[in-house]
Amino acid sequence: MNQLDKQKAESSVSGKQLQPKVYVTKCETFSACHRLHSNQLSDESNQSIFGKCNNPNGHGHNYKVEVTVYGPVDPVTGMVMNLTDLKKYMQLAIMNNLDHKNLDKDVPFFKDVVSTTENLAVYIWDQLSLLLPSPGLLHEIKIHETEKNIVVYRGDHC
Ligand SMILES: Nc1nc2c(c(=O)[nH]1)N=C([C@H](O)[C@H](O)COP(=O)(O)OP(=O)(O)OP(=O)(O)O)CN2
Ligand SMILES: [Zn+2]
Repeated sequence: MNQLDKQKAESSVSGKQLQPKVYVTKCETFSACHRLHSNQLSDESNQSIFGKCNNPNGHGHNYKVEVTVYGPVDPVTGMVMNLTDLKKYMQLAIMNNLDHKNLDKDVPFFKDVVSTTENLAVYIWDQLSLLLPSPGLLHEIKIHETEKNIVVYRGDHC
């Protein structure tokens, strides 16, 4: 008996219906400018670590964000989550807060936090977690800072 048959046998005994779990992703793009600079470092160290990205004039990106939720497919709606609802949450958590913003000056989270793409992914995760209807739904934030620079956050801590 394979794993699926075993699960089916167990569920028929317990009377519980097996529900498939699926990953659902929605993408959005936003434009923002920033400067890589740490308040905890000297100007010399900032320059040495961040190089051209520490230029006081800053620089911009067209960020692409992929938000993935994961959960059981509701047998009635056929959805893990309505993508129209996810769009609304992404508008509130991402677009309203970040699009056409200076990350370092306009977003309080980055006052003392370096506006790397890693920290941006953490910020988006935290903001979306506050809005989503169920805490375990959010699976992954993937940000394409450029075509070559991509960051993934799944809510892990150490
Ligand atoms: N770990 C991280 N490193 C860097 C980040 C970051 O968010 N996390 N960000 C930057 C800069 O913001 C910059 O925008 C990207 O730098 P870089 O990759 O050097 O940019 P280029 O477009 O010039 O790179 P190419 O891949 O050579 O085109 C830096 N580091
Ligand atoms: Zn940058």
